[in-house]
Amino acid sequence: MKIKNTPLQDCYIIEPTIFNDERGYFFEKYNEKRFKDLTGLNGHFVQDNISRSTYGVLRGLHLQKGEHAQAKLVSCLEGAVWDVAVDLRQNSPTFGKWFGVELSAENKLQFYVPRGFGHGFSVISETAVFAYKCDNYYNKESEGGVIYSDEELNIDWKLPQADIVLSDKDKIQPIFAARNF
Ligand SMILES: Cc1cn([C@H]2C[C@H](O)[C@@H](COP(=O)(O)OP(=O)(O)O[C@H]3O[C@H](C)C(=O)[C@H](O)[C@H]3O)O2)c(=O)[nH]c1=O
Repeated sequence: MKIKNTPLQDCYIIEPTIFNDERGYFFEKYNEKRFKDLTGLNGHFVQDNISRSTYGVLRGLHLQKGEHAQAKLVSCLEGAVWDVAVDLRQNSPTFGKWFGVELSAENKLQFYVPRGFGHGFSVISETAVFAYKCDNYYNKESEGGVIYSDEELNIDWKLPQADIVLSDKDKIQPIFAARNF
C-alpha cells in the first residue's frame, strides 16, 4: 500500500498492493491499522456506500456540514470515473482549489477526501460501480456543497457538457452553498 500526496492538503491517493497469480488477483481493499500508520489519520470508517451509474452521470459536488462532516475513501469497482475533491475549509492553504484523479477497476486506486471537502465524480466509462467508506453517518439535513459548474472552480469533468446527466438536486446551487460555510 503506497500513499501519494496531492496538491490539496490532507488529500491522498492510495495505491493498494495487488497480488496477481494465475487465478487472478487479490488485494486488501482496506486495512485500518496500515492506513493509520501510513497517513497518521484516524482511519475509522462507519458507513460503506455503493452507487452504480451509466456513462455521463455526474454526482456532486456534495458534503455534509459541521458535526456531520464526512471524510471519504473512494474507489471504483467497475468501469472508470473522474473523481474530484474541492477544499472548502476556509482556513486551509488550498481553500477553493480542486483536484481530480481517474479511479477505475483497472487502476484500483483509492482517493481519500477529508472532512470539509466537496466531492463529486463523473462517469467516463459505459457504466461504473462506485464504492466509498465514510467516517460519519449520512445526515440529509446537513447536506450542502457547490454546483458542479461553479465558474470560479471551473472544474474539468472530462465529459462534453451535452453528455452530463444530473439529478434534479445537482442541477441547482445547494442551499448550503460552500461560499457561505
Ligand atoms: C449519500 C446517501 C444517500 N442516501 C439516499 C438518499 C437518496 O434517497 C438516495 C440517493 O442519494 P443522492 O442522490 O444524494 O446520492 P448521490 O448523488 O450519489 O450523492 C452521493 O454521491 C456524492 C458523490 C458524494 O460524495 C456523497 O457521498 C453523496 O452525496 O440515497 C442514503 O440513504 N444514504 C447516504 O449516505
